[in-house]
Amino acid sequence: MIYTCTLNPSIDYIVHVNNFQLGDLNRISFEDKYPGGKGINVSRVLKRAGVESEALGFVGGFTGTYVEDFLKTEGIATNFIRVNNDSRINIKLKTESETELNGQGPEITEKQLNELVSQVEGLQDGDVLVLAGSIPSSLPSDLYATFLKLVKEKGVKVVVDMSGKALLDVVKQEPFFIKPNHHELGEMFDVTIETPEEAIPYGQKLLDLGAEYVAISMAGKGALLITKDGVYQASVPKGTVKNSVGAGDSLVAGFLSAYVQGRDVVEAFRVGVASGSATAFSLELCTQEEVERLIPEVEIKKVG
Ligand SMILES: Nc1ncnc2c1ncn2[C@@H]1O[C@H](COP(=O)(O)OP(=O)(O)OP(=O)(O)O)[C@@H](O)[C@H]1O
Ligand SMILES: O=P(O)(O)OC[C@@]1(O)O[C@H](CO)[C@@H](O)[C@@H]1O
Repeated sequence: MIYTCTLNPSIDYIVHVNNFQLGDLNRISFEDKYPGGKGINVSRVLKRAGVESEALGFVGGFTGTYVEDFLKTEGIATNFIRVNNDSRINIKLKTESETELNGQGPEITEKQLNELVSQVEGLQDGDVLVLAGSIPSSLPSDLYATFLKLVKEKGVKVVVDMSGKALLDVVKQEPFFIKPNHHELGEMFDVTIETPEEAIPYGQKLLDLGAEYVAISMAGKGALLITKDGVYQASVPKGTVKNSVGAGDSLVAGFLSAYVQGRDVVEAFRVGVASGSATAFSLELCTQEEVERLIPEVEIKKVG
């Protein structure tokens, strides 16, 4: 079974504003809301690809109930731990550009954390654990590394999508797949990365530190897959970007869906990139139909 873990789920409140004026009253031209949080997005895209998963993490209050109910309506299994305060509402403001305002989220007690630790300890050989999204400030910043240590010897494959230097400690615990974007990769090593050529040596370092597969997404500039057998560069399909929120999560879900269905890693990477682009070209997360349409447009070449 695939388990996605979202420590800080949200309602993503998407608002489109024409001629946004800071400091003025602005009227919203279009609004929508969805359950959010990176692991939750992965579960939703997996479901669309016909792959079951169970969503884990912490939810609280009316916002948490919304998230849980929405996932159930989509037929996604959940096993969330309830916390005392409301799950956060993250604002995704679409003007001429995209601006995100992500909340802090509720505090999580030691008892609630221990419940999640027990769930993680219960994973077994053949399971996949997706750890995606930021770690709330009330939790230890090395929690993902701790989870990896807990399941490493059990044959559980762990996928990690997080930003910040803490990812450096995570890779030492030998995750199966990690997906920093090029900015996040640069932050980890205190460098600026603009091109695939600049990204490759740093992706290689993550592999040397312990990750089995490293995907580096570079938004419209393509993506890289670094493996011990070589480096693969993918082009991205051309299209009009409507919403890039969740594009990275869609790449992770697309890769995973194809991989668990038996495709080799390079083909799974192609599906991942197509899924990321399909989300970027949609108002919401990608549909499977759109992913299928874009798969042939992703060109992959071996560059190292
Ligand atoms: N402008 C674009 N054109 C085509 N595809 C895109 C574009 N932006 C994003 N994508 C697709 O989405 C994937 C992930 O994008 P990106 O590198 O922005 O990830 P991310 O920063 O983790 O995303 P997010 O945090 O917004 O979910 C890319 O590899 C690509 O397939
Ligand atoms: O604050 P975090 O955990 O880093 O990111 C949360 C978030 O921005 O990530 C998802 C898109 O990737 C959204 O659904 C959600 O609002």
